[in-house]
Amino acid sequence: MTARTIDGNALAARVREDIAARAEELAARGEQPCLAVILVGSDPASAVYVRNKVAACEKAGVFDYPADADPQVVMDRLAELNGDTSVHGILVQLPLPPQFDESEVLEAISVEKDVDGFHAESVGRLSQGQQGFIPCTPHGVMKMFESENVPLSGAEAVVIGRSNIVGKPMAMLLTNAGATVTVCHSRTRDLTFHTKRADILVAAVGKPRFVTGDMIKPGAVVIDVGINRLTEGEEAGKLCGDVDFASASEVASLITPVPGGVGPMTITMLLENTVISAERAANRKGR
Ligand SMILES: NC(=O)C1=CN([C@@H]2O[C@H](COP(=O)(O)OP(=O)(O)OC[C@H]3O[C@@H](n4cnc5c(N)ncnc54)[C@H](OP(=O)(O)O)[C@@H]3O)[C@@H](O)[C@H]2O)C=CC1
Ligand SMILES: Nc1nc(=O)c2c([nH]1)NC[C@@H]1CN(c3ccc(C(=O)N[C@@H](CCC(=O)O)C(=O)O)cc3)C=[N+]21
Repeated sequence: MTARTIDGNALAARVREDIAARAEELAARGEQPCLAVILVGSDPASAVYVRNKVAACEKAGVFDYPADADPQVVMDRLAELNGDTSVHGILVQLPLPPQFDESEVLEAISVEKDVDGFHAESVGRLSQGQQGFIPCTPHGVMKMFESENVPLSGAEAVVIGRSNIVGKPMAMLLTNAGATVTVCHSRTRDLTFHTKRADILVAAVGKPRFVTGDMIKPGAVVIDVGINRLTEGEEAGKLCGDVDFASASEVASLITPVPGGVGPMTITMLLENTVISAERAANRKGR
């Protein structure tokens, strides 16, 4: 079998048309959607991602701090952005340098502006099936399932990775959609035993080409969340995912590429959350 590829760039472009129309309508009501990004220490990979995000937004501000920044300075900036009614979304680029307490920083973002969906209250809302911001990467993956009519109810889904930003919220969304979900991680005893049973396999491991064709159930839908920059050999500098695309696409029925898969959808969902936040602000202000 040769898998069909889900074109994340094309899907992202389609979804963005709707978002752009909503943003335009908001601007006409005097509420230009605005995202604020806080970047501490310019890890080059983060810098690229932040540039992509900002380029995708009509109005955005980046607050750049050196790696040895005093956490209080960032907390003060957050308080200011929380109080600024022209700002609709606040994103603190992760990971943060070691002097920061990550959850303390995330909790300091006002829930109404938590477009990443990483605040404890947003996480709680997602787990209880209440309305709130959904983390962008797993949300983007759900949009991919939807656009491809992938049946989720009753499906066996396996997520590799249990991080707060990808694995856990992905598992929660799949659970809410009716899939039977297994979350695997570095302590999982027999990973292939699990992955071989998966109708839907989501890889968020952070290891280049970690998932190979022999680990995949024939006909499975394979979602590659990984973004890895290769550092050695002829391919140095190239981007690759957590899935070995060549062998996996021989076995899967549907697969996402890297680049051009989940990444563009993450950015699109961030824009959508920012627009949603701006719509709520405009309604609150009676505009
Ligand atoms: N496309 C996009 O938009 C985005 C892509 N990413 C990419 O996705 C990947 C994952 O990101 P993130 O979740 O933040 O990464 P983390 O490093 O936080 O999590 C990686 C997870 O993989 C697990 N893991 C590591 N090694 C193994 C192994 N040998 N077998 C099974 N599980 C293993 C870890 O287990 P344990 O918990 O036990 O350590 C952990 O749960 C990265 O490549 C990242 O760059 C991230 C965000 C957005
Ligand atoms: N608070 C926070 N929120 C995040 O959502 C977040 C974060 N911190 N820290 C880092 C990770 C990583 N991440 C990516 C999103 C999109 C692409 C992306 O658009 N990738 C393009 C290629 C980009 C390129 O060429 O380098 C693609 O896959 O096609 C990549 C990586 C979001 N993250």
